Amino acid sequence: MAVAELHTPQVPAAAPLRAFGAAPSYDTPAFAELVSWVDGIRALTQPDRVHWVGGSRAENDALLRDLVDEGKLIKLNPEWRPGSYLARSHPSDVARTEARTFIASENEVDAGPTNNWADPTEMHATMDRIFEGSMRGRTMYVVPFSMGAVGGPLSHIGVQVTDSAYAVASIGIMTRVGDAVMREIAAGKPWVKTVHSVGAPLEPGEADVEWPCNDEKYIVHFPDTLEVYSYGSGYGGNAILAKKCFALRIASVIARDEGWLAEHMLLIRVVSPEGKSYHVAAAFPSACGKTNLAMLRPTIPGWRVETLGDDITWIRPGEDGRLWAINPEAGFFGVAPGTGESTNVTAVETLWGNTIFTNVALRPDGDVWWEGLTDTPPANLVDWEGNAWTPDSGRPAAHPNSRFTVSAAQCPQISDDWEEAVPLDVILFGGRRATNVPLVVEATDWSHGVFLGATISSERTAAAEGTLGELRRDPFAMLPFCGYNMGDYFAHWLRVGRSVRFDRLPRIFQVNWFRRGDDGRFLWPGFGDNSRVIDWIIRRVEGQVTAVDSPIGRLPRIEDLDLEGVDVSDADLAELFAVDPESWSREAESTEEFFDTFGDRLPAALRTELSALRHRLARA
Ligand SMILES: Nc1nc2c(ncn2[C@@H]2O[C@H](COP(=O)(O)OP(=O)(O)O)[C@@H](O)[C@H]2O)c(=O)[nH]1
Ligand SMILES: C=C(OP(=O)(O)O)C(=O)O
Ligand SMILES: [Mn+2]
Repeated sequence: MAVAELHTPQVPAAAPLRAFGAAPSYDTPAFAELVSWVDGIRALTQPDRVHWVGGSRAENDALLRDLVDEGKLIKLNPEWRPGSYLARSHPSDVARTEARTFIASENEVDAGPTNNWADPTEMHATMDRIFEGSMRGRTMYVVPFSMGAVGGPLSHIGVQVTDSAYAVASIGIMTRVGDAVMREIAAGKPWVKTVHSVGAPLEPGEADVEWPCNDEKYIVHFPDTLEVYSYGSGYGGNAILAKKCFALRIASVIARDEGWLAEHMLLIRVVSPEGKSYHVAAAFPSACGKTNLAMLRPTIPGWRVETLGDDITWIRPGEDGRLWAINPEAGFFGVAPGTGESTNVTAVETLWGNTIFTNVALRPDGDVWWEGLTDTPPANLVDWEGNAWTPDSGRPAAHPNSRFTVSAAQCPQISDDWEEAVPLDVILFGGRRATNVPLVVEATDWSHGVFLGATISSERTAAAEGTLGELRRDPFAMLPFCGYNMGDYFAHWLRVGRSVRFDRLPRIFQVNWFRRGDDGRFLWPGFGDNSRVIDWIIRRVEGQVTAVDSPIGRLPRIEDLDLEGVDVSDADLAELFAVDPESWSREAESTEEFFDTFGDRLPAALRTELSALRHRLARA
């Protein structure tokens, strides 16, 4: 069946939207404040109409139908992929644009050396200039959203106005949207203001394009007033403002002030063969394995993993002296390539339907494909740019940063209580390192763990613009996401550690699934076999196994790893855990240079950790 034939019969475009999209009316000062803010944005951006998103199923269906009508989404064959769509972005708008991402704090030093700072007064003037008339010819949607269950004790709410229906549909999957949140706003709960425009106004009669966007891009955060302005991009990381912009950059600032942590972490429950539950959060940079670990299917018999979250974790000290965590999101915005039956079967099952795919390849039968979904590509694909594709085309069929957007509830191994807070037992830090960093290292204490997090470096992936493979520092996997001075952020982590009973602090480990041999192959099979590393970590937490001291932290004794049925040679194992004092000394040198960039904002404890590391290396 040809894809064109699959389009469902059309309902007149604007009518159902108007019916669904009318402004609610609440008679409270808080709601009046929201209306006056929306009116201000409307006057500035001059949309043709305003649609207040209520969050109903019918509204979402109408939105998707319009997107198909306008050629912005392709409806996939419902026989294979019910309720699912393919979006193809403009080839220039495929990833987060870090160079165009700004923190506009009052003082430059509060943005810190890792962020692009902008003066808030000047930046507000710039926003006023570029947003002027930016929504002409389009609909402005008003989307109230909750991060965390509506009304939950750790939840925060916000509003995104946007002229992208694709963004609205994506926000509807990634967060909880609609009337329930609007009631909280009307009742006076504080909310965060976020404004998004693709920056492509339409003149009367001008035809729209498949993926409107603008070459000029601004992703701007005003941490002092808790506002976000995003212009020019439709890409998820730049356009779903509740996600990276709010739940990480702005939330990290709120968390600093309130004594909690907003982190770029997955969250899982690991259940041991004895039936005991442990909660593990892990920070890996974008496209370094969070979604995969979040959906882990252990290859060790008896272990089970339940998914709680795959990208963002909010962590708060509880009255019981433990750290409690929630996943503030409601969906997964995951990297498609590399997601397949042999790597992440859970994700493949999650994607059975109701999924928005972006920049993957289209099969002739109206389903989708990407590199790694199956070993061999099906014939006659259409690539992510809409061109005919064969295996000899010499380019990937799906963009390396192509994505799926799907509701978390669809994950077959999602926890029954995934919307509730869980107590943390273990925190992992990781990156993509071909050399040097062992498969797993245990921190000696919280402060050493903070040092491990602060010194993470990782090879660049396709999730952001830049040179692939280039090694860069990505402390706590938060480099692109910390909304304030990273030196203060390190100090905040140390402080949170002191605010919790030391015997109830989570244990910290560093992991690296990506070490390679001289021949370039991965030394560790990864994926489901990462459960073998988790198994060792849990046995360490339980005090069932000892560890070996090394200059960089505690390593497993090889005989303590459950490697039954894994195909790793002894030589590869030795290499996986090798700690070369010479290259680690060079690593320490580069850490010192990195630390120096923070000047007096670097906590003294981290300098102490660095000199202790150097002493241990010198003795090794
Ligand atoms: N070699 C190897 N690759 C992995 C592993 N886990 C994830 N990946 C790959 O890393 C890429 C990004 O993974 P993903 O889980 O989507 O990363 P996220 O962006 O951090 O959520 C995908 O291509 C995965 O196949 C692993 O354990 N070993
Ligand atoms: C959502 C994103 O990141 P991640 O790869 O961490 O899921 C993103 O890059 O926009
Ligand atoms: Mn992910």
